[in-house]
Amino acid sequence: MATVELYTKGATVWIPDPDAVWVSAQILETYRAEDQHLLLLLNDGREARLPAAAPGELPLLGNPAILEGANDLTALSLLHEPAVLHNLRVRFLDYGSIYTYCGIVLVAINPYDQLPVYGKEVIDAYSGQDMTDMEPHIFSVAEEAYRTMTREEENQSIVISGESGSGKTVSAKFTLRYLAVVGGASEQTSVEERVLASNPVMESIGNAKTTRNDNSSRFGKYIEIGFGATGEMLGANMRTYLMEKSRVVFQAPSERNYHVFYQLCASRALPEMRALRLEDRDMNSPAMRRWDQG
Ligand SMILES: Nc1ncnc2c1ncn2[C@@H]1O[C@H](COP(=O)(O)OP(=O)(O)OP(=O)(O)O)[C@@H](O)[C@H]1O
Repeated sequence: MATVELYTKGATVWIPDPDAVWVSAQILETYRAEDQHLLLLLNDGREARLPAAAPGELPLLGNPAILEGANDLTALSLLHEPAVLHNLRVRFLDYGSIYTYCGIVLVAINPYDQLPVYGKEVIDAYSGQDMTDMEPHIFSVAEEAYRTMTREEENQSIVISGESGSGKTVSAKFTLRYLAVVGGASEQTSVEERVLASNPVMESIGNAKTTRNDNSSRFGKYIEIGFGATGEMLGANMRTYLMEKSRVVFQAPSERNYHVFYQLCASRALPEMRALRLEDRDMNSPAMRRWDQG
């Protein structure tokens, strides 16, 4: 329910927009309950009268400018869709940050670019630090889990969720790298190397090109990492589930089958592949195309 008293001259509101999703506008005249409209100054300099016969029709209010770019969404006075999107946008475009806290949850934006924020020096900077003292980062989530585990001797879980192509796999890899570095000496790093080395094999069999992600994981993954009494990484286990089996026999237009099929065909001349007799096959024959309809 809108608080009518807050719709004063100079305050900002969010208006739905078919192209930009939300645009902000400034209130030009303080709204009174008997008014039938709200007089606004739009971003492009035009004035507009927004019908608002009842307080329930008033648009969503903007946050005070001082809160713009807050590194924790829970610090915003008003937490609605345009406020969240605007704050994430400001942090990404103006501050160059893809990460924002929402309490203990970390929101990450996929930059589709290699950012210089995952090096050893960044890991060292986050190691041993409290989450609340540090700028939002996937490393601070990993550090929080690691510290809580060693301090309270309790198992910890990090859940990474998001739509296809949002960066879950990449985030999981950085989390793993962080835990391996803070979890011990060079000996343990080889554990991380072994876990990371399993990725190309897992991705070959379980990943495929989709319209949303060229390397989309078509299965769920549960990675369990074991630590010793002093917090050193001992090993890791991976459990997979819910694989998209139907992709083997059918792919939507512009999508592909699992990488492994193309890799097998591309390497069919190698001596170790001879036993599969792929060389004898006509790759364009109807039989061979049956598994690749994309
Ligand atoms: N933090 C990041 N820095 C740079 N690039 C990133 C980052 N996160 C994601 N990307 C880019 O986005 C692509 C898609 O990310 P990723 O494969 O992790 O998505 P996903 O959420 O696991 O997708 P799916 O559910 O389809 O498997 C990556 O291949 C990478 O190019």
